[in-house]
Amino acid sequence: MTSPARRGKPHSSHPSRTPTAPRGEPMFQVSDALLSELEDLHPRQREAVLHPGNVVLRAGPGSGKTRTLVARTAYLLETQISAFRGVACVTYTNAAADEIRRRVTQRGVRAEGRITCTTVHAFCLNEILRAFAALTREPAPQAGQVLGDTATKVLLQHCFDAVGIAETLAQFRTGEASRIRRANACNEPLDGFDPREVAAARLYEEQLVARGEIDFEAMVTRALRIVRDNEPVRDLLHARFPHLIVDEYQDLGGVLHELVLALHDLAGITVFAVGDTDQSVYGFSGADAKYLTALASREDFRDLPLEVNYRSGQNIITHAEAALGESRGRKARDGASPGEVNAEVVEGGLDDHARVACDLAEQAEHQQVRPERIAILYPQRGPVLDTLLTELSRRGMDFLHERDDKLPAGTLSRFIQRCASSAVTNYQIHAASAEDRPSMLRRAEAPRLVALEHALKKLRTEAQLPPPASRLTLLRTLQTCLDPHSLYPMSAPAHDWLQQLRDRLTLDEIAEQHPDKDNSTSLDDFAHLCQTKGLLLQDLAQGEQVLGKILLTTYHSAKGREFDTVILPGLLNGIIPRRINHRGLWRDPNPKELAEQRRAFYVALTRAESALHLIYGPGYHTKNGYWRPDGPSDFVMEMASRLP
Ligand SMILES: Nc1ncnc2c1ncn2[C@@H]1O[C@H](COP(=O)(O)OP(=O)(O)OP(=O)(O)O)[C@@H](O)[C@H]1O
Repeated sequence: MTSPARRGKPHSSHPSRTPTAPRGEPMFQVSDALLSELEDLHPRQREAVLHPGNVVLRAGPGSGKTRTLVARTAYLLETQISAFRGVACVTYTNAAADEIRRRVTQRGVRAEGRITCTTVHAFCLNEILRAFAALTREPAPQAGQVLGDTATKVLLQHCFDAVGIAETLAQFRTGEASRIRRANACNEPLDGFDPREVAAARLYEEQLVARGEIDFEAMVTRALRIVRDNEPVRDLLHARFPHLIVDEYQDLGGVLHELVLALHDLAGITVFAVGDTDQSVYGFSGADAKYLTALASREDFRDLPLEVNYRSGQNIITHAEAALGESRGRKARDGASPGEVNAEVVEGGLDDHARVACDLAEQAEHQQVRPERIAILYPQRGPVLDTLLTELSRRGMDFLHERDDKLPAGTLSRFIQRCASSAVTNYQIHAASAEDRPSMLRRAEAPRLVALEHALKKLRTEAQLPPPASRLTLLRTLQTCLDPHSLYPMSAPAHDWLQQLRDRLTLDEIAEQHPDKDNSTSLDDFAHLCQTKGLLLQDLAQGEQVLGKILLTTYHSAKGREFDTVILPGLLNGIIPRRINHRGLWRDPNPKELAEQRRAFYVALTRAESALHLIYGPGYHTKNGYWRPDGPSDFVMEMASRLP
């Protein structure tokens, strides 16, 4: 372990916290950018960044976990590990992985090829299975063997049919099948599951092996087996990634937790885990915050809580904790304005909710809040979203609706979305007035050209395509496609733009040869979707910030993000908490599901910096026109009753 030496401006705030370099070891230099970032951090955050061993950073919303994680990654790359080794940083979503990679490179760190910032599944597939399966007894995934969503459901249905429960529909049971397979991989008891579904899940695993295929669950279980059973693989992993960073640890399921433990306990990799048990909202897919607590309670991990909320005003924090039903006693930063929380009671149905939500968004814009800093959040698709879409369009408001999972999955699809974001932003900056341009350039968060070039190179390598003629070929072609002078403003039809991208970057070649099935079908799926749904270029820029647009998205997708103003319409019983569809029948949520929905509501509340608007009333009309007079959400009423 080496210590940072100072370059540039003098620095006095934390030398005593800096580990001293053992005699004879080289001293790495800390850049000015990193030094000033370290100075800006709270002492507890700095301690987490500089701690030489394992760290668990458990902290509430807005407490600077992501900022600390980014600083830690930059610090490790700059000062602690040689240029030939790297840091693996795993997150739960592609958007989060992109965001961390972007922020690390923004710090001026030369991270190219040294930071592997991906989702947990991509890490298992690319860094463990593809890299090492050939050295072990596990089958190495080949081209076209990674099952997409549809293929997974078809195979599961086949297994249901084979074990005699043909009436069970796979499309409603993939979550349960995953839970069974995870419990099985962790040697947990299976008594709580339907034995016929357990048999089907076992058959499913056998079928995957027999067909030489792999799906998302199997990526993790097979990666875990490889790490546990193969010492040379562990040595190689440690040589490449002496440090592993895991974001949103509360969203990990048991198998992933076991994998982290194996990488630490058996391979000797140092772990930095970040999370918040109160923001655990993926229990339905097997995630459990208990794994974060378990990691924090280990003696070889430093458990560092962060107390200050840098995002929200105190008023918003107090309301959010009242909604959660747990007093965490978190405090806003000194000098932060308290923030406003407004209850908007409407008498009519969801049309009125949508009207009020749009009025509030327009008011915020009049008060000089930038549109991209305003979010209208809804719990899930359904009547709330439908009425919002109608009202926003009727008024001709500029908004970006993140269409959840409608765009195809896979890394190629993700790459296209990032290119779309870059094209949209470039166009906006180009089209802005000379006065607005500098501020837009500062605010723009779209991926940079070189990051896109890196992603494209990676896709080509994975597809085993020859390298381009010259180093600059890809860059130049990308530049032409995303040129700010192009005729493709964000309201242009996505289909034409996609066709241009496909041709110029020869994406079809990648799609054909790429080992992931999702990638091999994503281009055609994409083109089909663009045409049938009449998507615009801006619709492809999902998960990315689009300047000048109010964001319309779900509570789940808003996780990890922050906005000046957050508007929550549809806070009505039946919508939030919502009833659950179980095997085609509707029922009330059980206590566990209710708690998870409450946490999702808490996540939504905690996205706001300055203003939070809660819209509720006596009831709403269902799709069939039936009036449900179920009253305001119990979550809102409970919150109100707990407030002083
Ligand atoms: N030491 C600090 N001083 C001032 N601002 C900070 C500090 N640390 C973080 N922030 C700011 O606080 C905001 C929230 O930080 P960040 O996104 O890292 O929090 P988080 O803990 O990851 O939040 P969440 O769990 O809600 O996603 C950001 O705008 C960040 O820049």
